[in-house]
Amino acid sequence: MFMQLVHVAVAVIMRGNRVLIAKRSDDAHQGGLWEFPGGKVESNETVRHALKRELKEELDIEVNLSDGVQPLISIRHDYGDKAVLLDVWVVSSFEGEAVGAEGQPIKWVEKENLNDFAFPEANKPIISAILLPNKYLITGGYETPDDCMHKLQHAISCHGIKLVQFRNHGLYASDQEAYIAQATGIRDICHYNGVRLILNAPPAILQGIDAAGVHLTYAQANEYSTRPVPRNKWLGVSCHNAEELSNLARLSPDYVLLSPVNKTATHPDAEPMGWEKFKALVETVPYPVFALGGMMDTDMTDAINYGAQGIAAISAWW
Ligand SMILES: Nc1nc2c([nH]c(=O)n2[C@H]2C[C@H](O)[C@@H](COP(=O)(O)OP(=O)(O)OP(=O)(O)O)O2)c(=O)[nH]1
Ligand SMILES: [Mg+2]
Repeated sequence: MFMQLVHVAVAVIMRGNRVLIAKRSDDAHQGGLWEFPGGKVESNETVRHALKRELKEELDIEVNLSDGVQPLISIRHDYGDKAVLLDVWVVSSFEGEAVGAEGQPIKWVEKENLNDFAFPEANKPIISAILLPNKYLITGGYETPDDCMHKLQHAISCHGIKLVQFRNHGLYASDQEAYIAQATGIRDICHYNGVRLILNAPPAILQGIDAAGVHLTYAQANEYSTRPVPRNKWLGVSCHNAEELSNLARLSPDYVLLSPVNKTATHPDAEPMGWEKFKALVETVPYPVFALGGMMDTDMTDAINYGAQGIAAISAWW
């Protein structure tokens, strides 16, 4: 049966490290669960205007649309009784003090604690998107382990990196002990700097090193029939096209890297997809997607506006 997709404007209202959540009334769709405030986009308005209207109605705050609002993620989800398109925005500038204007309970919660609350099923990737930064450094070449540490420390200090993927397939394949020793040193630097470390290695590596998660190539990921890492660890996968993106659904990855968006020195023969194609692909999946391939800091605004979580890069910061 054809079910109409209900377009919903959703606000992740941020104040420092805290996010505003509200409780849905028991008799509403997905009732009794916590939500990010928002509501249905009406036929005569844009999604941004719906956001502004809903936040006035539900919280009595006045959102500044000119510079206080930025796209975060959009998610299509079919609940069986209702299909929704959640169009989620980060709201960082507004006037007034938020209250539960419709009598609903509201709460400001530390973003790291969001997983302690019961949200509708469609909200899982919204929480991942809130917890992920918009810059994702992938480590590049280096001469010695010390050189690697220096490059990493420099990237963290000078470019504000909060998420790092340690990638050295050659070392992992040839000498696992050396890989673990080096990854452990990197983990310590990351830990000290409040940076999340993802290892580009098989999931079993997490038994030896307490990293935040693993990143797999599409081919590696495709070997698994179910999610190969526990829910409290991050799982990322590299993808290049629509087929790969849709095949991954069974693994519920926490994010994906989609490439190449632009021309890149590391894969000079790969045909770049460009931003329009990137956006069309991102719209098909319910996970945060980082743009990869020739990305520089100056690409960040495009990335966000074309639906990305942010940009992933080696040479921009390494
Ligand atoms: N606002 C909001 N809606 C969500 C979230 N997650 C989620 O699945 N939804 C679903 C539940 C509903 O089916 C739909 C939002 O509808 P709504 O009930 O908030 O719409 P509304 O504010 O316009 O309410 P109403 O006028 O129909 O009472 O989206 C979320 O985090 N925030
Ligand atoms: Mg609502």
